[in-house]
Amino acid sequence: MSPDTVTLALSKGRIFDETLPLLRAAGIEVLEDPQTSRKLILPTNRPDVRVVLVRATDVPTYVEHGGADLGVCGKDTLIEHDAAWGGAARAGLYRPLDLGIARCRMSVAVPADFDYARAVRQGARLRVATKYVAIAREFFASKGVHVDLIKLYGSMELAPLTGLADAIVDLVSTGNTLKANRLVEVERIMDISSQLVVRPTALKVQGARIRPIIDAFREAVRARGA
Ligand SMILES: Nc1ncnc2c1ncn2[C@@H]1O[C@H](COP(=O)(O)OP(=O)(O)OP(=O)(O)O)[C@@H](O)[C@H]1O
Ligand SMILES: O=P(O)(O)OC[C@H]1O[C@H](OP(=O)(O)OP(=O)(O)O)[C@H](O)[C@@H]1O
Repeated sequence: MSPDTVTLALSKGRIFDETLPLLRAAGIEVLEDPQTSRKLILPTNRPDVRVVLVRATDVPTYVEHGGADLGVCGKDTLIEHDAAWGGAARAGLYRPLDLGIARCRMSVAVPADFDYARAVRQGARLRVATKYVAIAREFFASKGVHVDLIKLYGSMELAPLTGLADAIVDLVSTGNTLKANRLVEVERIMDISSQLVVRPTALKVQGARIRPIIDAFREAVRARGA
């Protein structure tokens, strides 16, 4: 990465869309639309700032290892990233700001006709399908519920409908996906929103470029909340 360019890692979709207003508040306009362009490096109106498009789960890795200087990713992704590397928050990722975007919650859901409370009361061993194994493991361990975790990479809602699992741990926002698949939310594990992540060494080397962006994001988040 050129020391003269700040690289921001975003994922396509809601994170890109919801970060755009914050970038605008920092005076940064992305000059290409990822919906129509196949480019993975997008220029901005600032010659010293560019955006790279990566998978949501890859944002922490890009920032930590220098493929990008800063990025935006969900708290869910960050917790799972930390867990994959031993548990504690990684020193390679500074997390200066909760952006309050891509808001949702991490929940346990089961088929409408599954008596979850009874299964838990009776000490049954639950089969739980999820992409978020660290969050699920920690949650059920804290409740003393025995689980067999089944790692999936998407379409978690399908697992209980096909007999693969008794329950899922997944993100819920409107609840429409659960409803469409006749699942009900039985536990709310945590609220989720997206965070700004920055590589500490990038902040050291490029502080004069990166700090004003963080400050503008902070001000935009504050103004939106006011
Ligand atoms: N329905 C939702 N409403 C609001 N925010 C959500 C919702 N689903 C996911 N999010 C948040 O947005 C982030 C990005 O979600 P997105 O669907 O773009 O990627 P993903 O499919 O989870 O990741 P990957 O492509 O790497 O598997 C999630 O990590 C989460 O924090
Ligand atoms: O409560 P709702 O508003 O219905 O949102 C919940 C859905 O959103 C997420 O999927 P997403 O839309 O990101 O699709 P994905 O499977 O491609 O990740 C999540 O995995 C749920 O399936």
